[in-house]
Amino acid sequence: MSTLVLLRHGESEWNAKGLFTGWVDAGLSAKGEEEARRGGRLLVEAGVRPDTVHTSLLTRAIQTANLALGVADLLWLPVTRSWRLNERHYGALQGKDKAQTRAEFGDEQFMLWRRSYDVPPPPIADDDEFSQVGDARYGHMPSELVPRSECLKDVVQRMLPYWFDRIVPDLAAGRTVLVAAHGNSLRALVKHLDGIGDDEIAGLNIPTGIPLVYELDGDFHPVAKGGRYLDPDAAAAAAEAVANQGR
Ligand SMILES: O=C(O)[C@@H](CO)OP(=O)(O)O
Repeated sequence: MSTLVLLRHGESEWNAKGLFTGWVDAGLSAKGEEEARRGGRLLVEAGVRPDTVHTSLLTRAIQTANLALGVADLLWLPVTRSWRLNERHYGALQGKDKAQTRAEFGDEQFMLWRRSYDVPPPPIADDDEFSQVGDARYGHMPSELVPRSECLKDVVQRMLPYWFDRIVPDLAAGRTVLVAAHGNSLRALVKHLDGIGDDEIAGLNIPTGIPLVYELDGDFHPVAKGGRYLDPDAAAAAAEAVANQGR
């Protein structure tokens, strides 16, 4: 048995403004910072103590991990970061207002871009102000590996190697692992863990700042499907709010 804790970053400045964010490096809002601290308190209260941490390369996930770990007096834990845990790249939608996009393109197209498994938004131009081409944090990657747009299927494909090669070995060594990441990279991981179908995953939304704890068996499969949120009522309400963004 091993324990995995998934933590979506707290509310970002761009979540608060209702903008498609993806790989744009929006920081946490004041509310998001408080959500992250509360996430840390929930871990302490539940007696869940991570031994090691994995985050994306995006500031909002890193800030969230640091704030939660600070509350738990665990800022000293080893941390590994990877672009493979980044949010889904939202292509040409990055920087666009969700409600305006829905009004302009209609509900069906909006939901296809937002929640379909295999339809990516149009690609972002390399010279777009919200493109990540040339961003120093991806300087170690060949430019062609930096996405210009991703659907959830693309995220599953680029996230799973990190799961198997970097996270599973920590779990196999008996460590409790905290993964601080994003709505869609965590949806990709939960899809894998819970064996959720390509259509069914559209209905799964992950709330900001509430730890989701999975106990895993010897094959790194969940003992209980869906894991357990440390504040289930708040998680259900917040997931509903995520589902309704842009409305
Ligand atoms: O904008 C984004 O990058 C994501 C997460 O905030 O949004 P959505 O929930 O619409 O996929």
